[in-house]
Amino acid sequence: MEPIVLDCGIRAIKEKWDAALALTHDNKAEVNYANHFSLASFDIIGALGFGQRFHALRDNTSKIIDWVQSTAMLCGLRIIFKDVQAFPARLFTKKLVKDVDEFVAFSNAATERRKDELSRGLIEKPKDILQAMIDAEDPNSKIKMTRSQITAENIAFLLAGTDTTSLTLSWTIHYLMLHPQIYQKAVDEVRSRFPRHHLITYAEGKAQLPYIEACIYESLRIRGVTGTMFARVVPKGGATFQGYFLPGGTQINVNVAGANHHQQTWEAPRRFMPERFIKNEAAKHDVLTFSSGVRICPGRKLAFYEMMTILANLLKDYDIAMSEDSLFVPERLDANGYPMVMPRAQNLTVGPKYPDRDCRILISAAEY
Ligand code: HEM
Repeated sequence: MEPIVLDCGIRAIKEKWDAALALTHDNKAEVNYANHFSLASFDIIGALGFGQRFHALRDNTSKIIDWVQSTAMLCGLRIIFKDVQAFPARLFTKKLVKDVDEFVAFSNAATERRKDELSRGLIEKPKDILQAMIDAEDPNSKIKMTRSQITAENIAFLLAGTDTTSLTLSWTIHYLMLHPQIYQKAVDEVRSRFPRHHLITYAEGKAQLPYIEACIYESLRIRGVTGTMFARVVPKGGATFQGYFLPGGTQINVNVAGANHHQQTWEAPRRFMPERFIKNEAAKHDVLTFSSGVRICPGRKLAFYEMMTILANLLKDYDIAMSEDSLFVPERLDANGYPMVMPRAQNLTVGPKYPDRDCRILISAAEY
């Protein structure tokens, strides 16, 4: 799957940034990284799940983004209204329902087309999520996934795997800009290990860039993008948890941000300090942002493929600085004495509240 991740991710972002630089005379251009990471994440998951390119980053928009947004809104409205197609709910949901119907039809058609092309020998078997689901088989019953199940999973991947990954990358860039020494250390690491025109793959990054990986872990910890509590139900018979007995059926909620900032686990939890993850595998397991146990995020490895290849290559190939009018700079400190962080919007995921204002950076092609 990595070729698709590289093509729709780092290669496409570099194309966009190089095009922005080509329009300037002083090797300096302003870009909005949050916007670009978001569009690229839709292109990646869309390509892996449907076997087609959506070019959201190239075109600054795509039908697939509207579909995903409508689906998320409709899911939310279903909590309020029992029947979203009955009056009065349908006044709000008509367009959303239409979008979701289109989305489902599109996904069903993508599965049918893939099966047809394979059966007629028109294509080699692709290595992507769509193919993995078509081939998947229950080991006991040998039952395969139905077309509707594949569509449902594909929609779940787009809902769960786009914002989460792109927002983590955005927070990482923001924290690096607020901590120039950490930014410089990450840049020095990648530039000392890879030449200018080399495209770093995930395996190369994982093996040779421990500091950049640590920056991603620290970003996942300090500003975990999973905004909700993880809801769980205590099994029948109850359970004793840290000395407290909880009866079966009790709903409990795991506070992710609380765990990621717990003072007994983390030294100076409010401080952005990637060093805490260097030569410390145990600390990586203490970050709860991907959850834990049987419901742990199944897309976490894919997310790291995206985040590592995008971050490592961008830090290698571009010098990055905050926009000159940025409100959040290393010298502006919060009450704890740490650089003040841009405000966040707390929805299903946690992202910048004002990305158009706060996620602009100046880039220039690196020379080294
Ligand atoms: C930085 C990126 C990501 C973060 C922080 C993240 C976080 C999470 C978390 C916390 C959960 C579990 C929620 C719970 O325990 O109730 C979850 C579930 C899930 N994630 Fe991710 N995720 C990320 C990327 C991805 C990607 C790239 C994909 C796939 C394309 C993906 C697909 C899923 C799916 C399908 C589930 C539901 C699994 C289930 O029903 O048990 N995620 N994710």
